[in-house]
Amino acid sequence: MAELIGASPSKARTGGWPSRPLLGVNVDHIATLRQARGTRFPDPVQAALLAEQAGADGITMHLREDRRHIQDRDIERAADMLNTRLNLEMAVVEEMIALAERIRPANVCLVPEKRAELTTEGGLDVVANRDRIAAACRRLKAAGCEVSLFIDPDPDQIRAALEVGAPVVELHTGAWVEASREHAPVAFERIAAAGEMAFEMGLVVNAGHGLHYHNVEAVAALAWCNELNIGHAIVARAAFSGLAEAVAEMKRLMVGARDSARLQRAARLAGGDSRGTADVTTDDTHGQPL
Ligand SMILES: CC(=O)[C@@H](O)[C@H](O)COP(=O)(O)O
Ligand SMILES: NCC(=O)COP(=O)(O)O
Repeated sequence: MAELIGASPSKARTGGWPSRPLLGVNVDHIATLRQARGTRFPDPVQAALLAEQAGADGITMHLREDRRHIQDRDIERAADMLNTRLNLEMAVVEEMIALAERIRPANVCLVPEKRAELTTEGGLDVVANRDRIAAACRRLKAAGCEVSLFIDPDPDQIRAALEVGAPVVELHTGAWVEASREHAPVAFERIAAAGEMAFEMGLVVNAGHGLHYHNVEAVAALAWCNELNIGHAIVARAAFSGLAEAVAEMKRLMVGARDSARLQRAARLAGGDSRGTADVTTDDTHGQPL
């Protein structure tokens, strides 16, 4: 049985805002390229080790029921070889829960799956599946896995996540990423507000899906953001500039965005206002202290 590897540092539970957003690199689509020909290469575990060297804080692998890309062997090898931590994405089904109990990855992210989908289309409906998800959370926690729920940025889903005992949520950013220019601001505000609500309720808050080099900074700047899981855009960039550069550049953008946001908040507060103290509960920092 693979030893449990490095658990995710859940900064929310230590009381402070996450100092810098962590980068989880999803290597699914390295495996997509391999499965295209049924070869042994490119190897997603080799990619994961390279990504770690380039700055990834964790590795995400989505073991789908149809095994279209990541295979069971990839999960087993990654659990034994990674130096950071494995985040296993999986559906809430017995086959996957039993596999996670056997392999014991540091993190498990429960995601919805439809066989016909091109990629994940929406968040997990925790509200409609409380008992089933709560039972899965209990089993996975007993196996030593830190459970996150991949949910839409919806207050009802956040409250349900807390009720079923998940310590972490990952907010689905797809609706914002795919929104028209007209609707994007509202979609982004929905993510920002949902993340703040989840953080204030004591959850660790991650985000992901469809993030790339031209939209990542907006999410990385949000002070509640503990980790971003990013895959497709990094693998696409790697095809032209190599995986190490693709990972390093994504991490640079994320850290730079958070540092810049923090400096802007400090400058605003240093500028003060008529009362001499900035009202951090109403400005655009979403009530986030420095
Ligand atoms: C849940 C999510 O948005 C992704 O992590 C997921 O892995 C997408 O599925 P594919 O990787 O199969 O596109
Ligand atoms: N949970 C999101 C993830 O792991 C990667 O999603 P994407 O960047 O491949 O869309």
